[in-house]
Amino acid sequence: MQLPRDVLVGSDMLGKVSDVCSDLQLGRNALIVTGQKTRDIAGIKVAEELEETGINVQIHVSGSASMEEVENVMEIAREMDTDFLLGVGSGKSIDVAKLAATRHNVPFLSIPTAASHDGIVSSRASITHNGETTSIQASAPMAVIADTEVIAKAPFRLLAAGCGDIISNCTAVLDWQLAHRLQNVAFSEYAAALASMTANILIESADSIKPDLESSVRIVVKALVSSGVAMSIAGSSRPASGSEHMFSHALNRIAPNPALHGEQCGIGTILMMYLHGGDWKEIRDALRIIGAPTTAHELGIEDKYILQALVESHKIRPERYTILGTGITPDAAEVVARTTGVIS
Ligand SMILES: NC(=O)c1ccc[n+]([C@@H]2O[C@H](COP(=O)([O-])OP(=O)(O)OC[C@H]3O[C@@H](n4cnc5c(N)ncnc54)[C@H](O)[C@@H]3O)[C@@H](O)[C@H]2O)c1
Ligand SMILES: O=P(O)(O)OC[C@@H](O)CO
Ligand SMILES: [Zn+2]
Repeated sequence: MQLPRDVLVGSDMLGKVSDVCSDLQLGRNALIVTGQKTRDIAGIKVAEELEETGINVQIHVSGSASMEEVENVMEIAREMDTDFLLGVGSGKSIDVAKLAATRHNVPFLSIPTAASHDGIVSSRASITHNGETTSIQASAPMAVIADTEVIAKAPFRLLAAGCGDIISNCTAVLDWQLAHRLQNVAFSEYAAALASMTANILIESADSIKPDLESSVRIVVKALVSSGVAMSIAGSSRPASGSEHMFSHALNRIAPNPALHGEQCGIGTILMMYLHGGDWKEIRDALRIIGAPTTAHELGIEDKYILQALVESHKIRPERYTILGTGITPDAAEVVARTTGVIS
């Protein structure tokens, strides 16, 4: 099991980055991977923090979370003899830094500027490779530094998406248990219990998740940490990724303008909880209270793509057995999507 050594959550945590780096004795050459917008939000501040302590810093602005981008960052790391990498920004920047650091065999720090998914802590990296966007094994961050002030200022849509990614653990664990019973798939009670408990705590706290509130950010970030730890305990994304994620990955392939990962996973959880015969209304109501999308319209995706993604989801990870089994028929998909109100 690989877990982060330090996890800092609170106000002005960006000011602690250099303390964490010297405490962990990470070395003198640092490479920051960040986004266009997040460079100005936090990337430059982190660079200045590190330079004040004599560390040589280079900033790389990455666009896509592709394998080419990872190889590009690895080339820069080789050229500047990087001792450690920092992912400063959203999911794509953190995943590129995470996989590049893993393959360059140096430590990596995760510094999220939004609490939009559980990749901020996990030992998984979702890198697009040959059209696939399912996660691959990487190293867990040596440290996670979540500045709740910065994250609270991010568009609330991102925090709501993070809630969707956490609530998706509900159906991910049900799928994992089903696969264990039917196919004797390796199963960790502890990872499953942690992932389920995390989702249930968030569902119960739904009405405390409000815009611009650091207390809301703390609730979501701690839940994302728990989800990431559950994946590290399991050694896979199983505790946090089941049929609802396959639905989201299918939408990424099919929809002209996919929504945020956590938004798609939240709606996938409503649909798959219905298929499990569970309390899908509880899922829908929690997402609605939080302000996350619960319909195709709110997702900004046409009904036809929702239905097509439902019918194709089981093909996304054929080796990962879920409630979708060998696939749902188009007419059954219509029943699920209409009954749950995801399509009108
Ligand atoms: N590794 C994992 O375990 C894991 C888990 C879930 C998702 N993912 C991956 O993460 C990616 C999704 O990440 P995401 O949902 O953050 O989307 P994203 O990376 O596309 O970022 C969304 C947007 O948020 C903006 N943003 C970030 N912080 C901001 C801030 N403070 N203020 C204003 N704007 C800000 C970014 O500039 C970006 O335009 C996908 O590639 C997904 O596959 C990985
Ligand atoms: O393995 P996947 O399906 O990419 O899932 C990883 C992460 O999104 C779980 O929240
Ligand atoms: Zn996810």
